[in-house]
Amino acid sequence: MTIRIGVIGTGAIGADHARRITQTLSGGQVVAVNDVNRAQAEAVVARLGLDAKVYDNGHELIQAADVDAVLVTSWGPTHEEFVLSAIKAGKYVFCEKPLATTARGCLNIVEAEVAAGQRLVQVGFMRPYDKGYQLLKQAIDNNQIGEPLMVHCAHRNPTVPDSYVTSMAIVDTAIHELDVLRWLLDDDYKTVQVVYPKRTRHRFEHLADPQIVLIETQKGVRIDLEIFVNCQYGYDIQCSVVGETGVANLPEPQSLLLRTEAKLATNILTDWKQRFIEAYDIELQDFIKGIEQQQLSGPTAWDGYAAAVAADACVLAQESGQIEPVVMAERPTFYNK
Ligand SMILES: NC(=O)C1=CN([C@@H]2O[C@H](COP(=O)(O)OP(=O)(O)OC[C@H]3O[C@@H](n4cnc5c(N)ncnc54)[C@H](O)[C@@H]3O)[C@@H](O)[C@H]2O)C=CC1
Ligand SMILES: O=C1[C@@H](O)[C@H](O)[C@@H](O)[C@H](O)[C@H]1O
Repeated sequence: MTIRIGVIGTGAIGADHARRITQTLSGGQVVAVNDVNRAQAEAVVARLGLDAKVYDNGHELIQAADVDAVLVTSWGPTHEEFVLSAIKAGKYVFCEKPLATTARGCLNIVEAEVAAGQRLVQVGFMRPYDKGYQLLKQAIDNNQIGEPLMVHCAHRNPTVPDSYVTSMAIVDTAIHELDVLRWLLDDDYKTVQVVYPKRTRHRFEHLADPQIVLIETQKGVRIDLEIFVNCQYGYDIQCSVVGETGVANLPEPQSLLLRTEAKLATNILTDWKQRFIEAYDIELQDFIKGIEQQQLSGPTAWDGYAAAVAADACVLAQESGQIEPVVMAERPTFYNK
C-alpha cells in the first residue's frame, strides 16, 4: 500500500521532505503540491521528477480524493487552518513546527482531534528521533547519571535573514528545545525567564541576539538555554544534562578528526538540514508507518500545545523581563501514554 501525500508549502523544508519521501523513504508518494508561490511548487515537481498535481489552494489539496495524508510545511501562521482542515477531512497530517503560533491555536487543534476521536496529527519535532538525544534519554532513564538537576543547552545558527525578529528566537528556534527537553526529562515547565547578554555586532539592529532562556521545571530541574542565531561559525546544538552522580552530553555529529599542520581539527556543520538529516528521515518514515498501521506514535498535538504554552510564556518574559509562569490546560486522557 502506498500512502499518497500532498505537500502544502514547498520552500526549504517542504521541498526537502518531498525529496526524502521520493528518494529515501518507503511507502509514500508525493501526488499533490501547493504553494502560494505556484512557480516554486512547479519547480519542485520538475526538480524531483514528481508525478504530482499542482494545486492553487492548500484546502483544495486537502479535499482531493486521491490525497491520503498531508504535510503542512508552509509558514507558521498558516499551520493552524490547514491542520484543522485536514482533521475535518479525516486525513492524517504531519505539521512542521510550530503546530500553531499560539497556545490557543494549538488547543483548537487538540480539541478538534479529540472530537474526531482518532490521532491524526504528528508534529514535526524531529529531535526525539535523533540518535544522540536518544542516547541522552537512555542515560537518564537507566539512572546512569542519577536524578537530573540541571541542563545546559545552546542552539546556535550561523546567521538568520533580516525577516527574523526577536520573538522568533523563541517561537522558531527555542521551540525545538522546549519540545525535546520535556521529552528528555519526562517533565513539564513551571516558570521561564529571558535575559539578554551583550548583543553581537553581527546582527540586524531590530534583533536581540543572543538571548538566554532560564527555565524551571515542575520537578525543580533548572535549564539554561542559549539562543544565538548569528554566531557566524556554524550550526551548533549543545545539550548537557547534569545529574546527581554524573553528566551526560549530547554527542557531536560524526565527523573526521584530522591531525595536520600542527592542528587537531574537525568540521562543524553549518546547515540544520544536515545536522538532523537522519532524524528527519526517521520521523517521516514513522509518520508513513503510523498511517499504514492506523496508529501514529510520533510527537502529538498535545506536545505541540505544551511547547507553544512555554513559548508564549517566554515571549511574555522577553517583554516583561520577569519570571513568567507556564500554565497548561489539563491534558485530555486521549493523549495518555
Ligand atoms: N523541523 C525543523 O527543523 C524545521 C522546521 N521548519 C518549519 O517549517 C516551516 C517552513 O519553513 P521553511 O521551509 O524554512 O520556510 P520557507 O519560507 O523556505 O518555505 C515556506 C513556504 O511556504 C509557502 N507558503 C506560505 N504560506 C502559504 C500558504 N498559505 N499556502 C501555501 N504555501 C504557503 C511559501 O511560499 C514558502 O514557499 C516553518 O514553520 C518552519 O518553522 C523549518 C526549518 C527546519
Ligand atoms: O527549525 C529550524 C528553523 O526554522 C529555525 O529558524 C532554526 O533556528 C532552527 O535551528 C531550525 O531547526
